[in-house]
Amino acid sequence: MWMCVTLRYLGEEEDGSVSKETLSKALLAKLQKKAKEKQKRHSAKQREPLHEHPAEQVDAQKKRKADVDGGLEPQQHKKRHSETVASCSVEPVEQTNIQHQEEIQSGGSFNYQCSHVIWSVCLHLNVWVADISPESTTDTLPGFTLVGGFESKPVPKVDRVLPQWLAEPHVIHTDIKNNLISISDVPGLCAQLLKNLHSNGIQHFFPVQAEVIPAILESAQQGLLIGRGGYKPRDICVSAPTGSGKTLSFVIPIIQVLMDRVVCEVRALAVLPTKELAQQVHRVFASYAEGTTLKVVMLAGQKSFAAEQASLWNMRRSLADIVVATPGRLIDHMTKNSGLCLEHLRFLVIDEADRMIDSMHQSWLSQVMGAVYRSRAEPGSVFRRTEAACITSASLSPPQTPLQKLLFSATLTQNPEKLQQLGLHQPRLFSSTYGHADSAAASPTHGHDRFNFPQGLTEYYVPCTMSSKPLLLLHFILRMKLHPVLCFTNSRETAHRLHLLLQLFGGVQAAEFSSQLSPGDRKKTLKEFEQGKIQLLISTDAVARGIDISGVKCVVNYDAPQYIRTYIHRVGRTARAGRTGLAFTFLLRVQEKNFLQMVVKAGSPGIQKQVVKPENLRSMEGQYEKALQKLADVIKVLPQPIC
Ligand SMILES: Nc1ncnc2c1ncn2[C@@H]1O[C@H](COP(=O)(O)OP(=O)(O)OP(=O)(O)O)[C@@H](O)[C@H]1O
Repeated sequence: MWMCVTLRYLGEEEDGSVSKETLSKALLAKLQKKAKEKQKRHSAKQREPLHEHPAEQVDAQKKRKADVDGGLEPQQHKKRHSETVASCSVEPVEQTNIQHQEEIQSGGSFNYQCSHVIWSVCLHLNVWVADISPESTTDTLPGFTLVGGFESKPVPKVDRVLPQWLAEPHVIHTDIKNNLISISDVPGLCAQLLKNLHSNGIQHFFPVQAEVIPAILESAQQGLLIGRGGYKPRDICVSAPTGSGKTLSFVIPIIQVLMDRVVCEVRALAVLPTKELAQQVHRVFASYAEGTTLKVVMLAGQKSFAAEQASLWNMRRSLADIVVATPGRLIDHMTKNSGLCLEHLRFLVIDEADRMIDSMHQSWLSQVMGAVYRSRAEPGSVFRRTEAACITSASLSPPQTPLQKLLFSATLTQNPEKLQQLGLHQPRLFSSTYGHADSAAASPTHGHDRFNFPQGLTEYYVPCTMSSKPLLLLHFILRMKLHPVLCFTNSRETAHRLHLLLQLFGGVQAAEFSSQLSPGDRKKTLKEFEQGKIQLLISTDAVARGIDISGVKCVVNYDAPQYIRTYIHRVGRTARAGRTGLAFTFLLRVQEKNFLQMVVKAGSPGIQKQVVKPENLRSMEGQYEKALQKLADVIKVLPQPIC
């Protein structure tokens, strides 16, 4: 049944033969005629004498039926009840019609008025809009189109087609051990850098470094002021597994390119999502900049704002060549005008790029871009730069320092719409995911991202119940001697309770790590864990991304992660730099199906089931019960299973 009619005004030009007024008059006349007919029928019905005998009633009904069959529209059978009610409101309808007619004649908003008139009349008459059948409306009222047919039509499926740069990347090997390249085989590195690499124990480059370092060096072959052939260099995106050495693949070429600068200006900016990551990358930059005149400064809130400001700027001179920052602190320095000048910026590194895209609502990137192109230099000066728009011979003729974006992530999105927010310039993608026959075919069409997992990683899931989780963890550490273990929970509360419980149980050197700890405590805890003083580090996702802790043998997902990206980053804290590692995920029965599907879809080489028999846990149960009782006293709540 038709529930609604939308009349579309087709515009002046389609109105050649029939004027607006004629149309509206015709429409009104039709509706008025209908109203009168209904009124007539109704009063005739009321005039009919009441039949006393049932037989007479039947005859009368038959007569009415014959009348109806003879002349009335079939729909009116169904509307008898409505018509009875409508009889009370015929007069106001006519008034309304007259009023609307006047409005129409006065040349008001035509389309609104027409549809309004119809609706008002229909409402007053209690006439179903369906009575104005599509045929009659379109036939009698040219210029109006009925929309809203309700037949369900199959919608053709649209295949995802990736832009060429995403669909055909430069492929990076995932097998690190069998694809090492001697550092002396990569051209363009100066003696000082080779020396620094040697003193950091690096003789060979990993595959991602062997591909990306030459690409960045090549884009800066013409020096700092212009790109190859005078064009702006292409932006570079790198998607490679966790622990594959992405940090050095931007640190080494940036230091190499900036090494020959004369005046100190901020020419490289690396933005990272967390303080810990910023510290880690700052450390790497600082260690490879040794023996050069380059200055590396960190803006991540480790020091006071004034101290950071002092490290940036002194006596109107920049004191920093390379700045490593978190987005929040970076914006602070830009808005408070602390002396951070980005007008000479040559490299913008966005590490953990997919996470940084998610934080794009903070608009840090647009503020950085604004600062980069806010040039105070004279027109025609080589230091003047204009934001890339349409490339014309005029826009390319003045030479200018090009800005090049370098993106890195283990889980770089393959969604062009998301990447588009970064405003990339003719990007080149280096990826270990897309080159595979199966994944390349699958990712563009199936609509879900696929990633590469470190080669040395072995994944397990452990079926469990809520109450058996702490015992399973103890089993891995005390019986199977799997430590150091990095254990992830989904909340700070769970991490805190689990830590308390294990302390009460005894026998395990455990520590807790979350954003609630002071920066000093966080640093100390990570150091002790790295030194082997802590066997088990229980953490929220605060250390799930990017943090490089050497020697982590095993990762335990005490709580199953909700998102595949979280899983990949968590398990990627082990099996780094070509080493081996184990990852266990505790799964409740209800979680198993969805979790396993998610992991397989993402391209996991295979996750195996690891069953721990109840009898293996039995010997610890007594001690565990006592610890639970004590925990109840400590946290002043009823004992309940840790979740
Ligand atoms: N060429 C190399 N030779 C030996 N070790 C290396 C080399 N390159 C990097 N490493 C080491 O590998 C580890 C992982 O490197 P890095 O942190 O850069 O990985 P990543 O790809 O950035 O990982 P994530 O995605 O988790 O951030 C580090 O400890 C680093 O020192």
